[in-house]
Amino acid sequence: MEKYELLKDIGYGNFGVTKLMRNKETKELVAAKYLPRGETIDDKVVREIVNHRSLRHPNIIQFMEVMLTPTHLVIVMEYAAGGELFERICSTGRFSEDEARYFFQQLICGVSYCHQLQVCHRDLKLENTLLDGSPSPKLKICDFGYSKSTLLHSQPKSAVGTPAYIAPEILAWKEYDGKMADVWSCGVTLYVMLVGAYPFEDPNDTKNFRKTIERIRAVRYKIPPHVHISSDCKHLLSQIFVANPARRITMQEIKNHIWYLKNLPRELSEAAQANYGYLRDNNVPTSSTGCLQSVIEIMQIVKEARIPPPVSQSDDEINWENDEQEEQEGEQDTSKNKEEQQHSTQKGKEHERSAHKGNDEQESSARNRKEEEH
Ligand SMILES: Nc1ncnc2c1ncn2[C@@H]1O[C@H](COP(=O)(O)OP(=O)(O)OP(=O)(O)O)[C@@H](O)[C@H]1O
Repeated sequence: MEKYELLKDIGYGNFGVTKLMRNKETKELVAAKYLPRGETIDDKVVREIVNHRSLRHPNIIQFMEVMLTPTHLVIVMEYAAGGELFERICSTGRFSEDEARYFFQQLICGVSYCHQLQVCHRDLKLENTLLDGSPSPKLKICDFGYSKSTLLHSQPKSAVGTPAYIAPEILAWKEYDGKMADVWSCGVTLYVMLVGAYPFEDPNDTKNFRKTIERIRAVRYKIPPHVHISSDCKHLLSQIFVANPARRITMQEIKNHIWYLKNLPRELSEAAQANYGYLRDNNVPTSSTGCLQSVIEIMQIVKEARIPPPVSQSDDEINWENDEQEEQEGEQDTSKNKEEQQHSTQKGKEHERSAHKGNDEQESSARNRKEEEH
């Protein structure tokens, strides 16, 4: 990791920490996800890396490389300075229809591109859609931990994802079409942007998962009377929230829907997006793809990362080449358990902070839901 200098911790996931780092030579900022070596590096991580590596699109966080430290496997990727779309909703309560459409169009382009490359994401939600730091923010899909490639993997049948976003067919515990489940999750994302609450949650009983599941199965949702949504938008939602995936609107049909097409930026038009729909050769590392490592190289690094580090080594031994930061690291990353504790406290603090940002009842419903997931 000598190539990068540490700037700060961005946040904690279930298994590790993501750090903001800077390429010493190019000065480019990157996000580096640190996963402890050993048993954490399971097939899910391999899938995340291989699928993410195969994608290159403006609405997807760019995978860059994987590296090994004495204690961690590090996934280096594009840094999204604008944070999670979720936080933006928490601070504003909900979006106007135009603003929601602006983000939804980008979400659909990113997801549609993944589907063209036969990758379904399976955990689409506002927390997995980041924003770059520009004044007209670009949406960037991240976290391919649950992704599946229909070229490389079997048809999905496990119930993965986040309850509020999960499609009814996933609850049936049978094989399902991951792409159509992604369409449903895009619909939930759109609803949350517009309403500031989850469509299938009882606003008076947000923590009751059983009720949420029942409502998903029955496709029971409504638009609260105080939220004005155009009939075109309601129509699109009604086409997405269809229990039978065979009857649900497809990604292509969404892209032809009148509500989606309104104010569609030129770069998101079908013609412009056609440039992205090609499969990358897994074994050709090329700078034009954003990733300099071939899948073979990556697999070798991952294989090594599966071997636990010698007991004597700790994160303190990572050479950050910055004494002050090294001290912070020593304090912060001495064990996975400690990391997990910090994860929960940090998330708690983050949400405490965001709780002060808005007082919309719907917003608090969305926020509570996220706390529940963690
Ligand atoms: N490329 C990135 N740019 C900016 N922030 C990022 C980037 N990737 C992740 N983050 C942020 O870093 C934090 C940790 O992310 P990470 O993906 O490890 O965890 P998570 O998505 O919360 O949980 P999980 O372990 O289930 O994936 C989150 O707050 C996330 O928004």
